[in-house]
Amino acid sequence: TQSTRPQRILGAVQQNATRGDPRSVVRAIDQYCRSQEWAMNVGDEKGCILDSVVSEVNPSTVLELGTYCGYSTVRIASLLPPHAKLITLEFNPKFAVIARQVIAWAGLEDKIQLVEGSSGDLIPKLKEQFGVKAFDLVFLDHWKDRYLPDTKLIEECGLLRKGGVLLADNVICPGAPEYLEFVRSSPRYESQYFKSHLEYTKVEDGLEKSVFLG
Ligand SMILES: Oc1cc(-c2ccc(F)cc2)cc2cncnc12
Ligand SMILES: [Mg+2]
Repeated sequence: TQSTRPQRILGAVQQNATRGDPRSVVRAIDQYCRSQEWAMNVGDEKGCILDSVVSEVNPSTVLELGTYCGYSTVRIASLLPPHAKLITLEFNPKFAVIARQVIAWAGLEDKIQLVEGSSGDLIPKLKEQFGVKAFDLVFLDHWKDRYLPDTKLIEECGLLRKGGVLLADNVICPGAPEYLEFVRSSPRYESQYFKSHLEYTKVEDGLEKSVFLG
């Protein structure tokens, strides 16, 4: 029976990455998606920008919206300090089952909690169910029309600490115009655009970093 793209990505990890070596997992996925078939990982070019923001924020708690195969999940978690935690939300169970295996291969199960469900349903439950106080960093990489409503939900639930950072993928391609307009015009955010390219292509895309001023 026909395999799926996420299954083939997992296969590339199991064949080419070293168990317990997160950076080799990231490298294996990038090599596969650059040479064999495109996939919607944040990729190595935008991934370097992601790395620099993660290193600068040095977060204790991270929220990722949109796990897919776990590429950015592993990339972020590999840079976190020892007791830091990352919660990642994934709506698609087929993606979640692959991401769990990619995360396990990287040996990052202790740092990462993957929760299946819709961000709109799960965000209001994060405090009570997962004992989260507030996030230092939120990586938005899910459905683009959820960026703005979920940001408002995160604010309403008091889940973003003062000085906390929102980092949004794909603000140009596929694009999140309402989100961009909001964070760039709101007095409660200090926003900065990092111009880059859509993963594995020459098409323009970028990341928007927005610091929450409280
Ligand atoms: O990084 C991404 C890229 C694309 C995408 C798909 C098709 C296309 F033509 C261009 C871009 C879709 C995404 C959905 N969720 C999260 N990240 C994504
Ligand atoms: Mg993306």
